[in-house]
Amino acid sequence: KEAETQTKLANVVVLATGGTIAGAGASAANSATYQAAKVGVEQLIAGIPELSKLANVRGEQVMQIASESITNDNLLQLGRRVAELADSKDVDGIVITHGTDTLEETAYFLNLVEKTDKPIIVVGSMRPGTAMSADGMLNLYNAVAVASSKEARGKGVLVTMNDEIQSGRDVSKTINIKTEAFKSAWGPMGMVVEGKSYWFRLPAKRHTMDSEFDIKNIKSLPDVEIAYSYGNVSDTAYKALAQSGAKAIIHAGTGNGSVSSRVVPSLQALRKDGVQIIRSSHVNAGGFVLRNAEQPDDKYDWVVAHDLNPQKARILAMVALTKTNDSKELQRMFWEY
Ligand SMILES: NC(=O)C[C@H](N)C(=O)O
Repeated sequence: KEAETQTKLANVVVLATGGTIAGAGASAANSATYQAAKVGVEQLIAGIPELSKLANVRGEQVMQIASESITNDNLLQLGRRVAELADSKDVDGIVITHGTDTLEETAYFLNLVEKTDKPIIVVGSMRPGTAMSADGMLNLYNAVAVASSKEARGKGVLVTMNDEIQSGRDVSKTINIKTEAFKSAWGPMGMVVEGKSYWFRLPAKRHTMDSEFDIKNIKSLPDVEIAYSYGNVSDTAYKALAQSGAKAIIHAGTGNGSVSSRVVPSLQALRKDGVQIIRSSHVNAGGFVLRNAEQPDDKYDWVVAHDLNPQKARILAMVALTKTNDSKELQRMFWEY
């Protein structure tokens, strides 16, 4: 009988990359002072015996780092392993434990390049497992629950934090000291409560199976950098980034991606030199940058990131540039993904 239920359960692989969900502090009172990426995947899984009722779970330690230190090579390594597992007949779902600082970037990257409809869930925690009211256990339990459910198929890469199911495309870390940290300007896709998923909406943007990008065809990612805008900003950072070899610069603009009159001439010149200029916004609750609003993008041959925040715009720009350096094509991709 037990063997029967074992075979009926979904097979879920937990790929561990580090982060606070694998963090440890000196005392239970340390919710903010601790070291990330200390606890191994086997210990994380063993800490939640209830997982065995949800799925046949096995773990793999892909890396052990705090997510602020993730590199493009790390992204490619993780993306390739996810693709291998997704191709495997005996894998039904994949969970990635990840630091929260760049979790939204990795989730969006995988959403663009993984050609599978199997659930891929990226999850982290805001407090280390050693802290009082640690959130990692429940977040991971929820991730495995969603990864093992048939309803999660074909919905793109998902993020389970604070009982919510968020689209990996839309979600962003909005505060660094609360467990209610991950938000999307367009709302969560669903809730996961006591191991059961409740769905409310579907993503409208292209992803995974419907994406034109495939991790199997991406050998390396080009250099795309971000320059932050503010009052009294100069063009120093933009010029330095271009000089160091950036193929595209994400303008992390004020308001609707507005550009200071002190910076406009340099960005025009950089575009003439072949650097792609992509206007995004760093407003907190989610930007909404439209073409030719505030700046004549058609005239300058610039691209707008629309609702993608600067760090997500960097991910799409890198992936897009592996296919094209045509600004019109880039703009199409920024509307479609
Ligand atoms: N809460 C966290 O996971 C933060 C940590 N610095 C990380 O991103 O790895």
